[in-house]
Amino acid sequence: MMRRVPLPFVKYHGLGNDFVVVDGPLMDAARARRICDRRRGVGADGVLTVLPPRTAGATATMHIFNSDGSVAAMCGNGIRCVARHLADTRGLDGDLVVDTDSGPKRCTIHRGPGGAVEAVSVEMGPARLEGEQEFRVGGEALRALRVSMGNPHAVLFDAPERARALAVGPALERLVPGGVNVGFARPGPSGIDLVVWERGAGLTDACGTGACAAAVAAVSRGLARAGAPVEVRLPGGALAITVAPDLVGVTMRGPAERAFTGETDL
Ligand SMILES: N[C@H](CCC[C@H](N)C(=O)O)C(=O)O
Repeated sequence: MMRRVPLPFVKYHGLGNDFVVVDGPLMDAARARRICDRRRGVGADGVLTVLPPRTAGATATMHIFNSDGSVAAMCGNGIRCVARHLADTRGLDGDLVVDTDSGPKRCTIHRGPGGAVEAVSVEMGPARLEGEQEFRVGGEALRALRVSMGNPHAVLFDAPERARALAVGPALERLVPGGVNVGFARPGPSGIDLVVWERGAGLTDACGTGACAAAVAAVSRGLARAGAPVEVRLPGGALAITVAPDLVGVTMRGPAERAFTGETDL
């Protein structure tokens, strides 16, 4: 087999939802699968490629491969990692726009007193509330709220537990043409507990678009307040999600951590 040119990458994660970030277009579904393999590869929930901007005023474009090689139009934890990558590698600060397959997203870099990146905020809208949908999984009737964050989500007000997500998520993911991310959310007075079975990646430690979808669903049912940050608690940690009263504008704030740099022959 022809030896490939070593490909430099940076490994980031958002609350444990981890990504291999590559500058440039040298990626395809099969290579992404090889890189994401947690035994034979680098190991990740996805690969994010950073490409030239598409719209005026944008800094770059983010393209998303899930660990199964499928392509997604949006990734919340991923875009925070790409914004962090752009800040680190191009010395950027404050606001920057990242183009995605679901449109341009404005990101804000938040630094601590020592100058280190502490968090990234992202204007994640427009959210699209698409109504209720009933699914039958293993003889059980499940009611979900369909929410698009540029990528498809089915939000169930159900037990936010790993075992429940494993029992229901894989089958429900496949009941929607093109697949769907499945959130198991429990809204409460102090915030929302959430576990997400992700399309093309499985059970992850966190899902940024899933947190936004769950917050939109909860606000639409009067189970969370619009106009103020809602704490969405995932297995990997918490995100602050603010849903506008119009249920379209959504702001997400959370960490983006750099783990290591490397190069791969995969
Ligand atoms: N699995 C998702 C893409 C990654 C989303 C997730 N990692 C996030 O942080 O939003 C999909 O196929 O739509």
